[in-house]
Amino acid sequence: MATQAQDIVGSPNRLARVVSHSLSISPTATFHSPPSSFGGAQLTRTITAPKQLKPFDTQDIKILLLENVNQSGRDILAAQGYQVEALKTSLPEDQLIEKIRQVHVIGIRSKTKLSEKVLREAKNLIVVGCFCIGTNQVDLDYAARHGIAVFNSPFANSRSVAELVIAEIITLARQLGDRSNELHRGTWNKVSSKCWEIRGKTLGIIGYGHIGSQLSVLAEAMGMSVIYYDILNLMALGTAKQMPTLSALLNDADFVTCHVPELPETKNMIGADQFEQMKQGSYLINASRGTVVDIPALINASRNGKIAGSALDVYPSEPGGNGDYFTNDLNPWAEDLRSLKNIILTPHIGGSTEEAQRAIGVEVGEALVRYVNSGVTLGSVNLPEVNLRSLTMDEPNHARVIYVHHNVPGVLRKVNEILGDHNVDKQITDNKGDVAYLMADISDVRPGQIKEISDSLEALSSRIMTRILY
Ligand SMILES: NC(=O)c1ccc[n+]([C@@H]2O[C@H](COP(=O)([O-])OP(=O)(O)OC[C@H]3O[C@@H](n4cnc5c(N)ncnc54)[C@H](O)[C@@H]3O)[C@@H](O)[C@H]2O)c1
Ligand SMILES: O=C(O)CC[C@@H](O)C(=O)O
Repeated sequence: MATQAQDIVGSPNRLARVVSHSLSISPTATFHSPPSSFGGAQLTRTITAPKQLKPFDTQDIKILLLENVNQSGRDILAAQGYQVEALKTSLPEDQLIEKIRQVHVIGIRSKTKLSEKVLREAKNLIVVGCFCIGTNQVDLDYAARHGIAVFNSPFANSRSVAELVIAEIITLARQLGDRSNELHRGTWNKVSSKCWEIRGKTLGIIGYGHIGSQLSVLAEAMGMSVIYYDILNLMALGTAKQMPTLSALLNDADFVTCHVPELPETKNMIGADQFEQMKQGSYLINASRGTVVDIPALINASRNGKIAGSALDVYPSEPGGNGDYFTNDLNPWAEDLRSLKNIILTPHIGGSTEEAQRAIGVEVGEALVRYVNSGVTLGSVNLPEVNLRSLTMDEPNHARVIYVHHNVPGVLRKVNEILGDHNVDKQITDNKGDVAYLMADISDVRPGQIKEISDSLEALSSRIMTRILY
């Protein structure tokens, strides 16, 4: 990071100031002016324009976006003057490593694995944007320990997933997939045997978070009874009922649907033992992560009639891009799975709607801009959440010092010794586990002094990453 400070000092253009619009945290949040009766003339005060800080020349920020990130996100990043390269697919590991070496920011969705091996090569990377809910594809701990912030969009696609699951419940209950496929092949097969209404049936939701709870409301509106299981004690919506154990849920549900994150504890959470405990002729849906259901066990339970139908949107191994094949080369049981009756197989599209992707693009795009330009970590999933009000155009010779460091005693004293020759206008620090994040705005800084400050901070043994914005 010392080279960044040299860069800052090196070019007179880097002093350019741009007035930015204020950034909202939620893509859907709207700002309403208070009515004119609020305060009126007595409350008139001068509002100074916020100053947008830049770490480098704007064109120096290099961003790689993979997996067809929505145009809304690309536009927000390109509007900052960053260099944005957007690819439609994920990349094989060797190509990813090659590319990630050059970029300051990477935007991904669920497919790109940012493992320790990949991140170790990412010497310039300061931030990762997951344009999705899940962050299991990133080694969050390694990223935090190297000062790389990670952001996601925690609920912008939750509704889309819940709606997909509702569609699947009816599709499975009526065997619509099979009837449609038969007629596509020219066969008329008008049956009612083992086709059901969903009214009065019991939906068992495993994981009652953003998606599970949204689904609960929709399912009740369609006349289903809802039970759920979660490791947390969560308030039931409507007349839903929390079950004390997973077994209790499996014993009672006609439809079981999984909405838990990928964790060691959720790996193969639904396997042979759990299928055993499910009702005869019940249904299983998984739109969470591919590791949650033991698929060979599902194939057995479907073949022996225990499970009357299933819908899968996620798989332990997923193809890299559209047009790729879903065969035994990818998952050894793929062809057995494809041959089952009354099974809906979708290519990880739970969150793939125009609404969700646009909102995610805006939310993650803005979080990345905020982090790159101002160092604000609000919404980060792996660093402490730290916010400091924007510098304004009335504060022309101020600089913002960001120091990510090991959370050990004595660091603040050393940092303040280094900043001691300047007026520290405001300072904030917080930690998450072993990593601490400090932001300080200092005044009366000449460009030449920025390098000195940066070098001194970089020399401290506690240092993880130093950035100075001005
Ligand atoms: N198919 C898709 O396109 C798609 C889209 C969005 C999210 N997802 C996946 O769905 C998952 C759930 O999303 P969400 O937004 O509802 O997450 P969330 O964090 O809001 O809710 C997850 C819930 O699972 C519970 N949980 C965690 N471990 C558990 C366990 N062992 N047993 C029971 N409950 C447990 C948590 O307490 C929490 O209430 C995400 O992690 C993501 O992997 C998939
Ligand atoms: O869009 C994606 O690739 C991931 C969708 C979903 O699994 C998520 O985690 O939000």
